[in-house]
Amino acid sequence: MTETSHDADGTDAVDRVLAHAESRTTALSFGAAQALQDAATTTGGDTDGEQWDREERAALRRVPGLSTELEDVTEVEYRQLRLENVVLVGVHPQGATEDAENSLRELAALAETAGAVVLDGVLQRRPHPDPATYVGRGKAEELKGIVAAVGADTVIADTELAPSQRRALEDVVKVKVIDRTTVILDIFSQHAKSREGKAQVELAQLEYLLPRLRGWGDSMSRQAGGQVGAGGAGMGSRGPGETKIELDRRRIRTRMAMLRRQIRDFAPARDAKRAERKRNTIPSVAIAGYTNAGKSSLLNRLTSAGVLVENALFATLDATVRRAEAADGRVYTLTDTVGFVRNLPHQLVEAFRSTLEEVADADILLHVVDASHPDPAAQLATVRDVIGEVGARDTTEIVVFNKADLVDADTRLVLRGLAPNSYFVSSRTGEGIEELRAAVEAALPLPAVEVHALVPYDRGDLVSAAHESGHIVSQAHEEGGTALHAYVSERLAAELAPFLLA
Ligand SMILES: Nc1nc2c(ncn2[C@@H]2O[C@H](COP(=O)(O)OP(=O)(O)OP(=O)(O)O)[C@@H](O)[C@H]2O)c(=O)[nH]1
Ligand SMILES: [Mg+2]
Repeated sequence: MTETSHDADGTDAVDRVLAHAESRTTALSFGAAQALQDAATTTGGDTDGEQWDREERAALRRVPGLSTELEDVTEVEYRQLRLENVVLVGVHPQGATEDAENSLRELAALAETAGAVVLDGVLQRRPHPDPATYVGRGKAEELKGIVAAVGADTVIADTELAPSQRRALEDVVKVKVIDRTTVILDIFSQHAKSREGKAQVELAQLEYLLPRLRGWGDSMSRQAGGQVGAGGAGMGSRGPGETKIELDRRRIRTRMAMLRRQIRDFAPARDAKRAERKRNTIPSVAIAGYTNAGKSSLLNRLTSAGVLVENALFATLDATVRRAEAADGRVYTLTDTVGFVRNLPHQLVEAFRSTLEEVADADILLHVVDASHPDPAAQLATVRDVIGEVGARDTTEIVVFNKADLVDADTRLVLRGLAPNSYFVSSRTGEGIEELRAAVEAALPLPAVEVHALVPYDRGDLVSAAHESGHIVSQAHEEGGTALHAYVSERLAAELAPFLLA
C-alpha cells in the first residue's frame, strides 16, 4: 500500500480507498449504469423498428440444473453463476479516477444485464493491483465489511483476476468472487442464439475456465516451474484432488476440440454465402460499434429488418445480414454485428473471430457510436482496436454518432472533433438517416468494369441486371436497342460482350 497519509482520527484518508463511503448507505446508490440509458430515454424503445424476438428473449430464462454437458464437472463455475446481489470493486492508479468510475459504471451495466442487482461499487486507488488479493489486504477486509453490511452474495472485480487472486480474495471476503471477464462471458452465453454463436461462447468459456479449475492452476504452475511437490502447502488442500482435476481437464479439452471442429464446420456455409455475394459483387456494409450504441436500431431504420433492440448490453450476438437497395437501384447488404466493450475478453475475440471476419470483409464499415455516452472517445478507440485486430483497419469507415436526439449542440461540437467526417443520426427520430443513407451509397464501391453497350430490346433482362447490380451512368433508348453506359460486374460484362460498342 503506498498512499499512507492519515487524517486526524487516524484512519487512512487519501487511502480511504474503498471510496464512496456515502454511497454505501442505500442499495443501488451507485447510480445508473452508464452504458445503459436511463429509464426516461428508453421509453419509446418500441419504436426503434419492429422487434420480433423481444418477447422470446424475455421468455428465455436459464433453468438451473438443466445444463447439458459437463454437469458433473464441479468446477465449471460459469454454469453455476447465479448472480444476485453484488458489490463491485476496482483498482486504479492516481489520475485515472474518472476512467475507473466509468469502467465501474459499465461493469454495473454488465452485471445488471447478466441479471444481478448492484448494491454497491467501490474503488481503490493504488499504483498496481495487489498480486495476492487484487485490492490491498487491508482493503479486502474493509470490503468484507461492506459485503456483510449490504448483504451481498457476490463480489465482482473490474478486471480479469488471476486464479490465485480470486481465491485469495474469496478467502477474505467470504463470498463468491468473480471478474469482469466472467460476467461478459455469462452475458454472451445467455444471449447466444444460433448454434454457431453458442459453440463460440462455450469455447470461450472453457478456455477461460481451463486454467482456473480449482487447484489446477497451482499444481500446473509448479509443474511448469519444475517443482512438483515442492513445499506442497495448499496443494490439494482445496477442491478436489489432482486426479479429479486431471479428469475434468481432459474432459474440457475434449469438449473444446469438439467445439472447435463444430465451429470449423460452420465455416463452409458462411464462406459459401460470402463467396456468392462476392461473385455477384454485391457490396457489403457492416455495422459495428460499442455495445448498446444502437447498431440494431440503425439497421432497422435503414432496412426495417426487425432486429431485436434492447436497452441491454450484447443484445445482438449473431450477425444479421439484410438486403438494401440504393437509390440508383443497386443492391447491397447491411450486416448487424456483435457489440464491443472495453476489455472484451480475448477468448471471445478469438471465438468470434469468424463472425468478426464478416466485418473485416465488408466494403464499408458503419462505425456506430453512442453520442450520449459519457466517454465516446474510449468507445471509438475500443472498437477501432478490435477492428484492427481482425484485420479490417483499411476498410472504409463511416463514423455515425447515433442517439443525436439526446445531445445538445455543444456536445456535437466535441464529438465532431473526435471524428471530423462523421454523421449525426437518431435511429429513434429518424434525424440524419437520409443523409447517412446517401453517404453510404456514395461510398459503395463501383463495379469493376465500365461498359458502353447497345443492348437489343429482346435482352431487357441484361438491362435490368445492370440496374440491379451495376451503376448506370447513362441510358438512352435508340433504334437498335438500349444504349447503356454503366459500371458492371465482370460476370455481367461477359454477358454484355456481344453488344459492346467499340
Ligand atoms: N434516444 C435514443 N435511443 C436509441 C437510439 N437508437 C437506439 N436507442 C436505444 O439504445 C438501446 C440500444 O439499442 P440497440 O439497437 O439494441 O443497440 P445495439 O448497438 O444493437 O446493442 P447490442 O446489440 O446490445 O450491442 C435501445 O434501448 C434503443 O432503444 C436513438 O437514436 N435515440
Ligand atoms: Mg444489437
